[in-house]
Amino acid sequence: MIRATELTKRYGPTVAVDELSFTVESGRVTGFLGPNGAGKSTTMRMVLGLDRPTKGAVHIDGSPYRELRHPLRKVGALLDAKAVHGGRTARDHLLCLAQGNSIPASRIGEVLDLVGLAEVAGRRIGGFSLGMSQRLGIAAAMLGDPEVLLFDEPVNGLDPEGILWIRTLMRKLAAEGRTVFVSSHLMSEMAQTADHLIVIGRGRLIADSGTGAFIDRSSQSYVRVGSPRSAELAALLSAKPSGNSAVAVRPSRDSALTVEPPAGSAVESHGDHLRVTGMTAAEIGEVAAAAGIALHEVTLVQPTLEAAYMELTRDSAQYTAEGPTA
Ligand SMILES: Nc1ncnc2c1ncn2[C@@H]1O[C@H](COP(=O)(O)OP(=O)(O)OP(=O)(O)O)[C@@H](O)[C@H]1O
Repeated sequence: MIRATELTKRYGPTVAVDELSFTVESGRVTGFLGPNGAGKSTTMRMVLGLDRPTKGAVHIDGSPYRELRHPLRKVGALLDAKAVHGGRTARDHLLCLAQGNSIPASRIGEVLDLVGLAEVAGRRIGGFSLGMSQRLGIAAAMLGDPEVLLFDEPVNGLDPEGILWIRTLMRKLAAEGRTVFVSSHLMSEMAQTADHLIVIGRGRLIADSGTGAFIDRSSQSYVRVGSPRSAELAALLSAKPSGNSAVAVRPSRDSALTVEPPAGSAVESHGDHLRVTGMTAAEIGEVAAAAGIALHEVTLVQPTLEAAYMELTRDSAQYTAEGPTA
C-alpha cells in the first residue's frame, strides 16, 4: 500500500505537487491520470525517494522509501525505460541491480523469461527497440519480486501486442495481491486496465474513485433515437413529467396518447436524431409503439472514460491548443 499525506513539491515558484493525499490499495490496478504537467512523474519520483517532498510525506507499507532495507524487494518501478547504460547486456544490467539488493542471480533468468527477453539476454541494451527496453524495465522492476509496482507511462510507444502484454501483466500482478500504480495518457487503455483511478490537475487531487463510478458520475449516458417522425416522438417524450421513476403511457379518450415521462428525463434534437436522457431504450420503444411511430435507430450511448476525463480535467489542463475558429 502507498499512502501520500499532504504531499507537496515546489520547484522555485512552481508548485508541481500541492498537498496531495491519497492511498493506493493492494490487490488492484490504480490508474494515475492527469494532463501534461499535472505532477504525476514528480509524485512517482517522491514515492521512490528520488525527489524530496517540500512538505508532507509518502509511505510504502508504513515506511518512507529511503528507509526500506532492500528497496527493490519491496518496490519495483518503471520510470524511464531508456535511462539505462546502453553498453551493458540485458543480463549484466539486471545482475548489477540484483547484486546491489541482495537478490540471488538465479532470479535474473526468471524475470527475463517473464518478460520474453531470454533469447536476447546477451545483447547490448543500446540496440534495443523501445518495446524491448520497456520489457527490460519491467524485468528490472520485477527483480525483487516486490509487493508494490509503479509504472510511469508503461505502454508509451508500444505496438498493440506489447500493450496487451503489459495490460495482462498488470492485471495478473494485482490479482496476486500486489499494489499496482500506473500512470498513462491512454484513456481507452486505462479503462480496460485500472480498477481505481486517482486523477490530479495542477498538482491537486481532482478525483479518487473506482473506474466505473468515475465514468458514471462525470458523464451521462443517453439513448440515441432515429425516426422519420422524430419531431412527433420528441413532443411525446418531452411531455410534463409524472414525478415517477418510469414512463407512463395511457390512451386518452380522444384516441390520442398521454405520455408522462419520468422525472429528470430530457430530450434534445441533434440533426436527424434525438438524444434522450433519463429513459431506457425499452421505455422509448414502448412510447413509439403505442403512438405507431417507426423507429430506425435506438442505441444506448455510454460515456467513455476519455469523455469523463476530459469533462473533469477541462479546467486544470495547463497546456491546451485553441479550438478551430469557424
Ligand atoms: N526538476 C524540475 N525543475 C523544475 N520544474 C519541474 C521539475 N520537474 C517537474 N517540474 C515542473 O513540475 C510540474 C509537474 O511536472 P511533472 O513532470 O511531474 O508532470 P506530469 O504530470 O508527469 O506531466 P507529463 O504528463 O507531461 O509527463 C510541471 O510544471 C513541470 O514543469
